Amino acid sequence: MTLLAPSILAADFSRLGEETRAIAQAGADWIHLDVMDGHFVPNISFGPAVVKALRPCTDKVFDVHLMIAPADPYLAAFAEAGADAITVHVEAGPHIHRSLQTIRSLGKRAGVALNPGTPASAIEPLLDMVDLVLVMTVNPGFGGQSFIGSALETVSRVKAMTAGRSIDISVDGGITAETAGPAASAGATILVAGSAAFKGGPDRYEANIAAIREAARAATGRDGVRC
Ligand SMILES: O=C(CO)[C@@H](O)[C@H](O)COP(=O)(O)O
Ligand SMILES: [Fe+2]
Repeated sequence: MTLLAPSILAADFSRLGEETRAIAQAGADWIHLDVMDGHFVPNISFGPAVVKALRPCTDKVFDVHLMIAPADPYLAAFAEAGADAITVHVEAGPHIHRSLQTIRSLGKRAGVALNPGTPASAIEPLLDMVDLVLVMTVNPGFGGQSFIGSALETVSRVKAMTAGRSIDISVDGGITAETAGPAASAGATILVAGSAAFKGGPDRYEANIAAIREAARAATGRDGVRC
């Protein structure tokens, strides 16, 4: 079962509400929201006010990817804004275990993200604390970058490490109809796609999503619907 989570970082920011609604109606399973602080990553996107403003646009899972350091002072604000899952980077600070505890205490799914240069072993002590592991397949900070194939080795390692546990594995960065298959085969259960989902404008969203979903299904034999 592979879910598709379009990243609204690639949407038209002047019409973010309409875009969120359109991509949800086009078949997105989750909505991925990339939060960047200009400190942990060299780009600034948006904060909890935007998440809150978008919340009424859809009832899809809001998958909030925090590329901020420190994250802890803002976790409650994102939970209150309507996040369903909150992912923090293992590289973002010395107290990742505390961040995950806080996310769970807020009643949200707790995610931990790994940059392409971080080994899978970095999250091994955290497995009891996470519902989601996000493996970056680009260096975080920008949409539209090329997929880093070597990160699939990390996906495979995380898959082995999480066997028998109810933990999703998300891949994020450079996911297209070409890279979705290898990512799903390596063990991804959630495919985050920005540029490839939003390319061509609203008339193309359904076809874009269908193409990525079909590539994952062809590679794994699983459809994109999870009960
Ligand atoms: O977290 C990030 C980037 O830091 C991603 O979620 C990107 O927004 C995905 O965009 P594409 O690589 O699919 O264009
Ligand atoms: Fe992301």
